[in-house]
Amino acid sequence: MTAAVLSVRDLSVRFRMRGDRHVAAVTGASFDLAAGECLALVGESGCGKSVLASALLGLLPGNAQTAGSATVDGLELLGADERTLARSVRGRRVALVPQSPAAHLTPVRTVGAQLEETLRALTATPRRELRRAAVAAAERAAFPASHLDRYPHELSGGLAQRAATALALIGDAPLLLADEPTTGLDRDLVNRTVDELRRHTDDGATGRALLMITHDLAAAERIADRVAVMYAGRIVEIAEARTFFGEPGPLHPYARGLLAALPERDFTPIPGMPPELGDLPDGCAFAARCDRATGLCATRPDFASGLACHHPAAVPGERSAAHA
Ligand SMILES: Nc1ncnc2c1ncn2[C@@H]1O[C@H](COP(=O)(O)OP(=O)(O)OP(=O)(O)O)[C@@H](O)[C@H]1O
Repeated sequence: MTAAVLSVRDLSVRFRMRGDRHVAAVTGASFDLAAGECLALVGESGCGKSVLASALLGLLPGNAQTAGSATVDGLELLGADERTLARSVRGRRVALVPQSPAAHLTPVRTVGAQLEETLRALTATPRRELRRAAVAAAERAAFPASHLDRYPHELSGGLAQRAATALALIGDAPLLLADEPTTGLDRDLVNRTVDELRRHTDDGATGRALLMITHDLAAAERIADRVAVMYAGRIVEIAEARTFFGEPGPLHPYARGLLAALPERDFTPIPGMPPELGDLPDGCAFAARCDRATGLCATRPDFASGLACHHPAAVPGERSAAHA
């Protein structure tokens, strides 16, 4: 078994609000991610995906309180001071492929200048070698050297994405964190972008770990090894992508609902809305929307063997085995 690059244990993030209230944005998240592996973290808008990513980068706002543990390459991220985060984490252990590359790139500097600046900050490249290294860094993300002297506003969406990816790869961080890397892209560009992320995951002797946060299940299906489904701040299921998207499919009713809502599947939306994260029920947070809910769901299901549900969907093979 490959050692985990990212190890998250019982991670919780709460935001303190006025009037002694709080928002439980992430609760009890636990998972590991190995080198060469891609985990897609999926779930509806507002379920806590980006807050989890911000916790890993030490970018939470001042009203956030964290608990649990998140280590990358052996370094504890939660509670790390700003100096450690700047010197040892961002770009070096955890590299961010941003949601909106055009906004992430500095508008008044050329791509080449930004690559050189990042090379200076993260590597020991001598000054006279910077241009050559910038060309090589661009090449890794298939960004054309002929465009290095362009400003971000002169780039197409796809090239801006490649420029941001090239910047993210410079520090050779063992963990690539892609937060909604395909938002606003057409399907062709989505496929190219995620294929490139997958390629970077597989690169090198051991590869990198890739955590891709996305609401795009087709993108997750295309490149993920495993899928983690988040609902109302909790991970409710983690499964192999092959069985999640194929047979027998997900076991959690929410995860099944997410897939059934896809236009290319049943196109049937999950009824109702997720609960407010400031006012979560004591039991299963999905019970109010779940057609399998029973009295048991008034108590919260433990997360065990990759699933938190009192009445998971029956797996056909298991059902026939039970009846055999
Ligand atoms: N600084 C904050 N103070 C209070 N609540 C916050 C703060 N930042 C985020 N939240 C809340 O945390 C919850 C989780 O937000 P998050 O952005 O992680 O969702 P998400 O799953 O990434 O959604 P999306 O896909 O829309 O980005 C939301 O209810 C959000 O309103």
